[in-house]
Amino acid sequence: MPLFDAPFDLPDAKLHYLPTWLDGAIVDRWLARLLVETPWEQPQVRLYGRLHLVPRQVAWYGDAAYGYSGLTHPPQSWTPLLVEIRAALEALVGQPLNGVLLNHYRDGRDSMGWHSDDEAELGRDPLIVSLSLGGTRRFDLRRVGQTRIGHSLLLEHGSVLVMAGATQHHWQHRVAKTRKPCAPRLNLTFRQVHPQP
Ligand SMILES: O=C(O)CCC(=O)C(=O)O
Ligand SMILES: [Fe+2]
Repeated sequence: MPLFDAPFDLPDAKLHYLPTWLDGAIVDRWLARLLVETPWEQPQVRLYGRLHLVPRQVAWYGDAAYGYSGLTHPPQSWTPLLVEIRAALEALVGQPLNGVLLNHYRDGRDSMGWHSDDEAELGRDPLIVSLSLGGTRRFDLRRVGQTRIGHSLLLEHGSVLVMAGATQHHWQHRVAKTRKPCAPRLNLTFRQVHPQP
């Protein structure tokens, strides 16, 4: 990935962060349109036998269904806007991407808990291309099996974070809740999904 000049120096991880990727006016327009055009849902997940609303809004687009934490997202067809964003990111990383999970963090109470993006349908070494729009939030990483945060970075409006190689085998990530005031944030994680038999 020649476009990324400053990979992180985390052991057993392959991470690249690109703070400002495209012209601000383009990403401002994407943010405004995605907020209103997306059919946001807040599904429930079962945790220790009890149902909980996920603490954010989500939407899934892809050529195949995609599941995590007992949730299955049926495939929704790509919108022209998501096709445009996907094409720009595919050109950036030089790889095809056939699915995207959209997360809407409405305020600091919305979050995503510790996890790795290691579902079987993402293949052995998943490539995760994550575009952030809107309010800045802190993204934490910790090694699998440890509770201590190993690295944190602020994901800014218009930034792209790429996770590749063996990262998902050795590291977990999260977006923690915060009491600090923060503007609504969208995150789009593009992936390459291989349908399971
Ligand atoms: O919101 C983020 O930056 C992280 C999203 C994420 O980890 C995911 O969609 O799997
Ligand atoms: Fe993730």
